[in-house]
Amino acid sequence: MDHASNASGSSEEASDSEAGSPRNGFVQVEDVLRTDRGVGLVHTQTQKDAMDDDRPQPEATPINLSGALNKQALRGDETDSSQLRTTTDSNEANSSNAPTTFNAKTPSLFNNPPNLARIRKVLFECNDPIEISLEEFETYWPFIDNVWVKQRSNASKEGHCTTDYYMCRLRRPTHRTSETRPLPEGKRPRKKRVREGGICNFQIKVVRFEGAYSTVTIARTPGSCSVHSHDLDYIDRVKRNSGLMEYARKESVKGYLPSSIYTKFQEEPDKLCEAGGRFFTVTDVRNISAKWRIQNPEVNLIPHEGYEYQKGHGIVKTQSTDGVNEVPSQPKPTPSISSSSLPPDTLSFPQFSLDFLQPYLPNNSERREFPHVTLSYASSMDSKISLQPGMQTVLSGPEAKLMTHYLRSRHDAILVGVGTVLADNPGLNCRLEGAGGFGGLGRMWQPRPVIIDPMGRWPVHPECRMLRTAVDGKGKAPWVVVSPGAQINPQTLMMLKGYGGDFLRIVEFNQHWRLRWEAIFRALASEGIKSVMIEGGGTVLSELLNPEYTSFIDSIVVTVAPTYLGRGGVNVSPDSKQDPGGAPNAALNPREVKWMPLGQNVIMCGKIRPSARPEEAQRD
Ligand SMILES: NC(=O)C1=CN([C@@H]2O[C@H](COP(=O)(O)OP(=O)(O)OC[C@H]3O[C@@H](n4cnc5c(N)ncnc54)[C@H](OP(=O)(O)O)[C@@H]3O)[C@@H](O)[C@H]2O)C=CC1
Ligand SMILES: Nc1nc(O)c(N)c(N[C@@H]2O[C@H](COP(=O)(O)O)[C@@H](O)[C@H]2O)n1
Repeated sequence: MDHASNASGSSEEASDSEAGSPRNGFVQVEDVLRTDRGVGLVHTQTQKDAMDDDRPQPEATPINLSGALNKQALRGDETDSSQLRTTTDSNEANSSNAPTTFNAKTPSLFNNPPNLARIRKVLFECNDPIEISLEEFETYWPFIDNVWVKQRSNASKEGHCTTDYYMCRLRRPTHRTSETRPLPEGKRPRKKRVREGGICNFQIKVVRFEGAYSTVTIARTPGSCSVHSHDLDYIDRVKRNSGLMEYARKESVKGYLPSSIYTKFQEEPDKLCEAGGRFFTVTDVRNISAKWRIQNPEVNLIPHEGYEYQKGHGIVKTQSTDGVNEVPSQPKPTPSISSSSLPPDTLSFPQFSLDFLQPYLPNNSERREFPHVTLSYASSMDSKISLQPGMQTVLSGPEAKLMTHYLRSRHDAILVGVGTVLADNPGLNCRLEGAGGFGGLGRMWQPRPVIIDPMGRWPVHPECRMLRTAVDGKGKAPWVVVSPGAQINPQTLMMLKGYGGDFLRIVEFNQHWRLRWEAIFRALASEGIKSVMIEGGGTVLSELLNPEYTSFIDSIVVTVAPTYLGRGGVNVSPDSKQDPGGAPNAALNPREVKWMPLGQNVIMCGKIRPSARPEEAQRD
């Protein structure tokens, strides 16, 4: 699929028709076999497996809201209309005998999906693997398809997983066929090279997985360079995207003059730029319009209602268009992903400062062997996190809950033990307004739930919260960490994969036959996870606070509630410790501690990891 070659009428079109050909003379993306790092996804062909076929570069991480979850970043658009032109096109206007005295409001030509400028940038840069719903992909891809030329396509045997490989348009030379002089019989026209190839070696693959929740994952391929050698404007100048051209086509088939269409585009410069149309020309509209006119030669093209051709000025607006006599035949555009109808469980973005958290949060620019790990849970005054095992207990007030969701937005994964999942049936997504599924793009910016379930005790069921959340596009399906002994029924496996989740097998144990956290963290890192927020429960947290593991824990953020839950509650408490003389000693003292009141709670932040591990200190 190369949307651009379908809709575009720009000069690049002829050369783009070969975009889908696997034999286009360029180096194909090599499949790289995964290295076995003590972890294996249980194998069936899914989107995730397809992504694994050529394991992304070590720094690859699924995109989340890290560093971006504020309203400006999620909703703001970066557009610049300074280079927009106006048009006069007397030839076309002269050919018109259109009525010019309507007094009507003509609706916008644009139907840009939310955050288009930002999403175009994300899909251009592909800094990290991007996971979005199929619907989101189909909404946004047409607005960025001008960047890409398809190289080849693979489909799984079952047909529910397709991988398309694309290269940056500037990697391929462009030719134009010379049609100016008559050619001797039997001679084919010579192609003139209009652009050298190899300007940019950026390559991506787009993996579509059709399941209970159909997803598309976009990631750089191993042979790709890490950044384009040019900016997005450069491509927008070279080639129009098909989303933009579709706007023009829709107007053209209504019989409007290209210059009138173009004039109307120019009246909304922000939307035009947002859609990638900074370099849009009246010729682009004419090319699109010409195709329709060939099939409809009898139609006299007209200007839009309220516009007319004026000699020396081109198409100009003649009537106020402030809502009088609205034309019923042209329905108001509705964005395909609406941010106005927020789900009822949406949490408003915290209106209070959370700056105090910053030193304890992951720093995504840091290159690390293991993910940044934050322990974050709510505790009573007597260090209990629930009234009794298997019982969910609310300890966070409304403000602390918002903070927890903010923390979720800043991590790639949320990890809990199976005890917590069985007790709480949690969603483990970020429900702040502006997050994916809550007014923002779907799962792309949601953290990945991870469940430690060595024996596979969690009954995977379509009605459980995490899978419902995934189906609703409000979170990701979980990865379940199992031990080699776990019996995973093939139907369960397929069901979880169908929701976009997976099983990860860990084969390393400590001396107590517990899964080694080092292996778990390494497995997550190898799956692209750069930061993990560990929420519980008691067993998981207590174990991780033991000396064996503290070197893997970066920060702790504890919400303290003004209550005592009593002795029967679930404890968070590491093993006791003695000093070298055998006297009892504190088990662990967090460093750089900060206390911050938040509503009825107090938030305690601290750092755990004593100092950078030597091998990491070198790398950082
Ligand atoms: N207030 C808060 O912030 C929170 C409270 N909670 C509460 O905590 C309670 C649950 O805590 P808890 O019962 O301790 O359960 P956990 O969620 O800690 O899960 C414990 C189980 O996870 C598996 N597991 C964990 N670590 C390992 C490892 N290293 N190797 C192998 N298996 C491992 C084991 O499964 P197996 O038994 O199959 O071997 C273990 O029994 C619930 O009541 C919940 O509401 C939970 C989260 C946050
Ligand atoms: N921060 C915090 N405060 C509390 O009072 C809690 N009970 C918890 N529990 C954790 O949150 C999970 C529920 O998540 P969803 O709201 O369902 O997404 C629960 O499983 C615990 O991990 N946390």
